[in-house]
Order: sequence, then C-alpha cells, then structure tokens
Amino acid sequence: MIEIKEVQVEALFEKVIQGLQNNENARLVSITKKIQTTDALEFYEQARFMGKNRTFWTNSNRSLFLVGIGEAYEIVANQSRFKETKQQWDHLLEQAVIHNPYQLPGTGVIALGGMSFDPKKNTTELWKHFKPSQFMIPEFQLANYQDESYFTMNVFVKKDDHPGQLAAATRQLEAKLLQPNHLEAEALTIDKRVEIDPEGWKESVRTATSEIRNKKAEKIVLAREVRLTFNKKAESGAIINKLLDTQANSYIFAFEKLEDCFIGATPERLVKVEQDQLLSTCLAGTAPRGETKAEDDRISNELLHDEKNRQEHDFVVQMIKRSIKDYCTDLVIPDVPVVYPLKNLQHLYTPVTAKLKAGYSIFDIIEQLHPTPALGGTPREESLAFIRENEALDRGWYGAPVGWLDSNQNGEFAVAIRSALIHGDSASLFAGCGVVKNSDPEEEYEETNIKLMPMLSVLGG
Ligand SMILES: C=C(O[C@H]1C=CC=C(C(=O)O)[C@@H]1O)C(=O)O
Ligand SMILES: [Mg+2]
Repeated sequence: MIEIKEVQVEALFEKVIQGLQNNENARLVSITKKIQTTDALEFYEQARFMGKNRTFWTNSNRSLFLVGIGEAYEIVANQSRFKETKQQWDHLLEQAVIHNPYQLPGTGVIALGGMSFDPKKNTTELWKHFKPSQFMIPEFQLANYQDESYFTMNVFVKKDDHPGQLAAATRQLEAKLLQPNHLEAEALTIDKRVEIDPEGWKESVRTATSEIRNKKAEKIVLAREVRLTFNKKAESGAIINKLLDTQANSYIFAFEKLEDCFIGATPERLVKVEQDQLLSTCLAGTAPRGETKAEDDRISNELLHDEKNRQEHDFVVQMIKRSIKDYCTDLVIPDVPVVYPLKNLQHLYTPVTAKLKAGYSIFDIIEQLHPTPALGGTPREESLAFIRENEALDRGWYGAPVGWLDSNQNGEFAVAIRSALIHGDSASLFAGCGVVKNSDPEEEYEETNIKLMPMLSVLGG
C-alpha cells in the first residue's frame, strides 16, 4: 500500500496512470478529505436520482455514520465466502493508492456489505439482487466519525483514462453530492398486509420443540415473513429517517440494489474490531416493554429470571465463548446478563470483550460466529439443517452479518434482524425467535409480532 500525504487529485491520477504496469489494467485510487459537517441522511438523499446504489450504516450509539454511493469495485464471493472476501479485499488494498491523512475508524477506503444467512439454501426471486457475500467499495463515501465529516472518493484508474477529465468528472459529482438537501416527509400507508402461513409456521415451531425433546437439537431459531403493499413506492431515505427517530440503541442500515433495498434497525452486534480490541454481544431472550415504569420494571425483572429466556440466551453465550476463545486473549464475559431496552421490546444482553490475536482478522471471527444460536441454533449444523428443511422462508440477507471494514483493522458487523426487503411499493418483513424445549407456538408467534413492530411502524403500520 502506498501512502501519499499531500495530494492534488489530477496530479495524483496522472502519476498513477503513468505508473501502471503493462500487465495492469487498473488501480484503485482512494482520496479522503475532511469536509464541513454534512448530514449523513441528506447526503444519502442527494444521490437519490443519480442512478447509483446507495448504502447507509450507523452504529447503535451514532458515533459513526457511513454512506456509500455507487460501486467503484465490488467483491462478490460464494463458496468459502469469508476467506475469499478477505483475500480479494487484501489484494485490492495491496495495489491501492490510498490518501487518508486521518486514519480514523471508517474513514478512507472501506468495504460495505453483507452476506446471506445460509448459502446452502436455495434462493428465490425475492433476493435475486443480493449475493451470498457482496461488499461494495463505494465511488463516493461520507464517514461521519464523532460528528466530523470525511469525504472519500474511490476511483478505478485505467491506462487510457485522461487525468484532467477524470478529475473534472469526480469534482462535478462531489459538488452535486455535497449540496444541502431537505428530506421530504412521506405519507406511506399500508394497503394490504399478508402474513405468510402463520399456522404452518406455528406447526414448524411444534415440530422443532419435538425435535429438541428428542435430543436432535437444543435450540432452533425459526423465522417468518409478512408481506406489505403500500399506497405508493416506499423511499428508503424517508424510512431511514423514521428509524433514526424511533430506534435508539439500534444499528440502522440500508443496502440498495437496483430497485430493491434491504433496510432495518437491529440491536444485535455480531462483532466490532478496533485495531486488536474486539467486542461482541450475546443478545437473545425477549419480552415486551411495559406501559408504565412500574410495569416495565416488573417485565424486565421477570425476563431476567425467566428460565426459558435464560436458556435461549445462555446457548448464545456459551457458543460465542467457545467459538472465539482460540482467536483471542483477555476474553471477558460476565456470568449473568442484563436487560437491554428497545422501543418496542427488551432483550437479555451479555457483552463480550477480548483482544484479537495477531494474524487474525474480523472475517475469521465472523466465520466462527455466524450464525450464532440467536439466529441459527445449537448445535449449529443440526439446527441449520432443520431450518433449511422446515422454514418456508427465503431468509436472504435477513439474520446475516452486515457491516463494514476499513484498511486499518477496524470494522463492525451487526446481525441483520428487525429488517425488511423493499421492492417498489411492496415489502417483505422478517422476524424470528429462538425455539427451545418448552417453547409455546402461540407465545413465540406473539414474540415475532413484537419483533415486527419496529419496521411495521415506520412503514405505515
Ligand atoms: C431472530 C430474531 O431475534 C433474535 C435476537 C434476539 C432475540 C431473539 C429471541 O429472543 O428469540 C432472537 O434470537 C429476530 O428479531 O428476527
Ligand atoms: Mg425468544
């Protein structure tokens, strides 16, 4: 990797073009500068009519916002997707010319993307635009890190490019993207709501509990789908805006792919890496919120002491501990969970901190962790086989890792739950729950209903 301190865009393009070897077709040039504080959602909206895919990401405490516009490059992988993605990313960085004087997490060249829940399950039309592993290196990107804005352009410079023309073209798009913009209020209403086979889903919960009682598995997470049709086309910018207003303590993400957009507000961190510091989260076990403070306290106290929910949660804790211990030192996991409150529900929560051993990357950890028993089950292979066979749903990217990584060993991935796939004036919403030996199908069904609420309420429900 070549680091350049002072740079003039055109001169840099020229230098790179001249330096291209005979056998080299193109080289990534990434240039980052600090700009006046710019609202992430306005930046996202500004690109609405550019005909480029947009990506939005913010973490649960809003210290980082990332917006990507277009793709300078795309890393797509299928089989052995964790290793392949990492290899392609490393290869790209080795040749890249990166100018980023700031070196803050999320600034400079980043890859933003996600994966499907289970590459072994047959995909359907629903997810046709989403690959088993797909990471974008955006053409233009805004990173708001602790309220300061960093603008990055990523350009694949080719031998026959003209440096002056290339610089002028990027300058023009940059000026357009950085114009102030106001988000229009949207009045989205639901015309039609279809639950996909709720009785069949409850039956699959019954089958799962009997498998568990017969010792074929200990926990199996089953998900279902609700389809909505709206009065008009659903705009992702307006939906993100409402999620930002209503879903504190959650990651908010949106991945646009042509006419589709996968969007959500998930509380579930899979893993965060900052240099060698690693954070993961066990989040499983659910109860509604109370109407009053007293009722809320009572429910959260019951949740903390509820055997069924504690069991659901503990499978996640034990699995995360087992999966990452060889990759880390200084692993700290509290013995008992606490309650993590969200707008519509509350969860059992256990934080995990550790130090990543040298030589390992965030992809090694994702590979170990995905899917945790919060989304798959225990044991992993048995529960996945059950889901493959018995769940009517094509999960696509639902329940899978979504996030970003930069070129400096920083990155973060959340688990894409509380989410919807938007397609024009319709949407598919997804929610699942952890089935254990004494799960009751009606109660699990009710639990999925409250998990659908965050997305339903911003989609006009
Ligand atoms: C599978 C989902 O939630 C998981 C995460 C937290 C709590 C869960 C539960 O209590 O069942 C689920 O394991 C979902 O929201 O679709
Ligand atoms: Mg549950």
